[in-house]
Amino acid sequence: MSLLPVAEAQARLFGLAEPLPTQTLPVGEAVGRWLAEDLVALRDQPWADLSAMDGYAVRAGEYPGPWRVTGESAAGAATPSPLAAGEALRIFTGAPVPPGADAILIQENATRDAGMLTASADPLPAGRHIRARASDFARGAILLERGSRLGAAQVALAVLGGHGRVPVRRRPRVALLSTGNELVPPGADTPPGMLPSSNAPMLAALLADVPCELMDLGIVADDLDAMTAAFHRAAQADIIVSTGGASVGDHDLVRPAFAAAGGRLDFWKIRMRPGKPLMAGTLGQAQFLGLPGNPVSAFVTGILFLLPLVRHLSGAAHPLPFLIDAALASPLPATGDRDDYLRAWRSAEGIVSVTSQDSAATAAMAKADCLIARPAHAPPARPGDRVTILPL
Ligand SMILES: Nc1nc2c(c(=O)[nH]1)N[C@H]1C(S)=C(S)[C@@H](COP(=O)(O)OP(=O)(O)OC[C@H]3O[C@@H](n4cnc5c(N)ncnc54)[C@H](O)[C@@H]3O)O[C@H]1N2
Ligand code: MOO
Repeated sequence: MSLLPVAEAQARLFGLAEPLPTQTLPVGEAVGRWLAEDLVALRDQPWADLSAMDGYAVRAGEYPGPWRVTGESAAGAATPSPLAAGEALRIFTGAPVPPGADAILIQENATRDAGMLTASADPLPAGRHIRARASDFARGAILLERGSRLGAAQVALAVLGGHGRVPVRRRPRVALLSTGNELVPPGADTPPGMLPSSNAPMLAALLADVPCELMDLGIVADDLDAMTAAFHRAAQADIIVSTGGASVGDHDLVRPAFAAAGGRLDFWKIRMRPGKPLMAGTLGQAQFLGLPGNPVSAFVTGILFLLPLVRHLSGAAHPLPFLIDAALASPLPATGDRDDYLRAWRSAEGIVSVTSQDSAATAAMAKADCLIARPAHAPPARPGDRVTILPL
């Protein structure tokens, strides 16, 4: 079986299932999700010409006064009656400007003597300190496009646009399955031959950034029946993720167990380092990702395949990791016949790759805050050369 290029594998993975069904949630419960439809403004913002400052609404052409103060406009009130020549209206931040007024004289620049007002200091151009009706957005405008993510700023916009509830995709249910006879749960004793299982907690930590429902199915022995049964239990999830047992050794039983449970494999083996043995397929309604067991390989494939899959099922317009261009601060060797995803960190001088790129080197991995993505058959790179990085 020849090795599949990363981009092709990601596209095939997304092709295996459509985004999950839509649900409508209170805005506050939809934080971190992706919109299932365009969000259209239900109101003008601001709803009228509003004062941006505390002071007086006047006609700028009458500067520097004197004006006769005829009343007041405060936030929460409807539009006041029109301002006649020579008149001023006391006004506060967020209050509607009366028709006829075209500037706000801030109170620091005003001299008030009983009912009369004059201006001091700077000239007053028309429009000063007035936020025009619908200058932020107009009713009917598309505020947020389908597939965009709801963060804090988008929540503010949706609410000001008049929305209390928003359409998003149902959260994916993700089942995690750690395979290996050598594994014990985190914190448990490790007699000779045994190893704490770090992949599921690591993947759960990656997934903490995207809304999903986690089902940790625990550690499964390298035994065909036990693994097959675990796949049956996992089949109710939207995404099944296994780690380990993905390669070609005698104890690598994930593929046969997946098949025995009724799974259909779509691809296996990717042209990437680390992560070559990654596989994907479907089991009933669930999508399956079989990640390699090496902790670094599981981490890198989690970032390049699992998170994008969760985002795809969640309706994200851009499910793939965000890549940027950066300058290298340390040299890199030529790449081999797979694309390299090197663990690296961002120094003031540029990108520095961590000392060990072994797929079991977790101490080095934990120093990284980005991955350098390099294509197969790339020549050695020198400090100052540009590379593509994926911030972590
Ligand atoms: N003859 C070949 N051997 C290997 C190949 C190959 O192409 N031909 N590929 C290598 C590559 S690349 C990788 S990556 C590994 C992946 O193998 P598996 O997915 O089958 O993983 P395991 O053998 O089960 O485990 C590898 C390693 O990782 C440790 N591990 C597993 N699960 C966990 C966990 N949950 N937490 C922490 N550590 C875990 C496990 O103990 C092993 O040390 O295969 C190469 N071999
Ligand atoms: O692909 Mo493996 O992850 O190179 O060590």
